[in-house]
Amino acid sequence: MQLHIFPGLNDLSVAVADWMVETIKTTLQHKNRCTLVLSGGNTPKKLNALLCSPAYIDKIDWAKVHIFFGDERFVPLNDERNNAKLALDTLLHHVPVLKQNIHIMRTEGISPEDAAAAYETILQSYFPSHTAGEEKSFDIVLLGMGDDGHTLSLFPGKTDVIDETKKLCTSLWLQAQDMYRVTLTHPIVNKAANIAFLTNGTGKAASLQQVLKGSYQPYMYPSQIIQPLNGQLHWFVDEAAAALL
Ligand SMILES: O=C1O[C@H](COP(=O)(O)O)[C@@H](O)[C@H](O)[C@H]1O
Repeated sequence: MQLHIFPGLNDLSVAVADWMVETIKTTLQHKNRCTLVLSGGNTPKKLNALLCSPAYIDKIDWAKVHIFFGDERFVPLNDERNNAKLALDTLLHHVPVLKQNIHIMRTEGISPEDAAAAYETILQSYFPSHTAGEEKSFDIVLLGMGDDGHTLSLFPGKTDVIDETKKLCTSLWLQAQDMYRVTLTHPIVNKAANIAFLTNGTGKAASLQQVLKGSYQPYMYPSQIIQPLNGQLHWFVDEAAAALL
């Protein structure tokens, strides 16, 4: 695991943008596509703005990048809480990514269970060797961590979802937010080649301390379950989040 600490979200976002440029370039040197998982929440907004800015837009061969989502809030695509809406509005509508290569988790005209199953079908078509070897999972997974230590939609206490190993994607009801969620499960994420957490702000300091320095308690701090099998794990954090490390 590599921990990178920056003064604030601006520097952190620049570092992640540079890391993405290099990682995508390296990936495309040995294959003709790069699969990238985006996270939701507020943290990626600055990164997204950078990636579609004149300084960065031409540094990534977007036509070869295939976009996935780590999790989705089960609200319509035009709802401000929808993770795909954020990514479309702040990044994907502004870079030359191919429309057919953007794979959002459906939230309309379908049940949460069926949306998760439909996403799993897409994943199986990308990674048919998931159980047989070769390309098993994504090239890059970007993750956030909530103040409570959740990542993806793996929330503290949601033991069935945290433990899920048979499905690549599943759904859950989150009483605290009065909504369903759809989420990748830990096995496919942990088979990724590169995983990067983006974490900032004092509100995350206590959980970050437990996740990185505490004993292994994934039911309390689900971010701990993200441990790549063979890939690289990076934590990009700001000084406020790192204050208790
Ligand atoms: O609800 C969610 O929260 C996490 C963390 O979001 P942040 O606003 O603290 O950055 C996010 O990674 C996840 O995708 C999202 O669904």
